[in-house]
Amino acid sequence: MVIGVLALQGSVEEHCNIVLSNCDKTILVKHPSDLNKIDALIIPGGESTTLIRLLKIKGLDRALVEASNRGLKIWGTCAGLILLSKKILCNSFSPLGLIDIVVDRNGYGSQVDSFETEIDFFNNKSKVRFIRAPKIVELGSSIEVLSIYNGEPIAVRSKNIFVTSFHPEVTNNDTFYKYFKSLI
Ligand SMILES: NC(=O)CC[C@H](N)C(=O)O
Repeated sequence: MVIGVLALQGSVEEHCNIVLSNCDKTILVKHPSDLNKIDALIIPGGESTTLIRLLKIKGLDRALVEASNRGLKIWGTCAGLILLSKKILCNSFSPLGLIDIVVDRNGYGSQVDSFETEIDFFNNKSKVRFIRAPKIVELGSSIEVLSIYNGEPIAVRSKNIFVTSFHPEVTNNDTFYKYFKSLI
């Protein structure tokens, strides 16, 4: 299994470490042609306005939409979720629109409001961190909700796209990676 990690900005290394510790191969995805070498892609957290700018410069925005239409499994965490969404409140930029959710970019607060907590995922408790995390404020009818925190959806899926509001990789938690792999 070869898992690509989008490597333009953000918590790239931490995701690669989780892939490697599960005995899978990883490729740093920096160019459209890298998408042909992978079985699935992780888009890490970071800064979504920077990431969308870099995606456009590299032509990766269109390439990602095409790859998703071909069925590539994509997991977006935090800023990755924002990029994959259909719409962002306040329209700071147009995201890729690959999953039918509307997001509030810093809905869980700013950097100083970051927190670590345990959440439920398929009846298991998992420790995760919310860092300037996006809140999912609207869900399309095709969306499957996989985890809820304080009454709000924080992990959802539709077809080949899986998104999580939080960072699982900074607490060295591979529960979500294992779930993602089960989709491939
Ligand atoms: N930890 C994160 O990825 C934060 C994302 C941030 N809210 C943004 O808009 O980019």
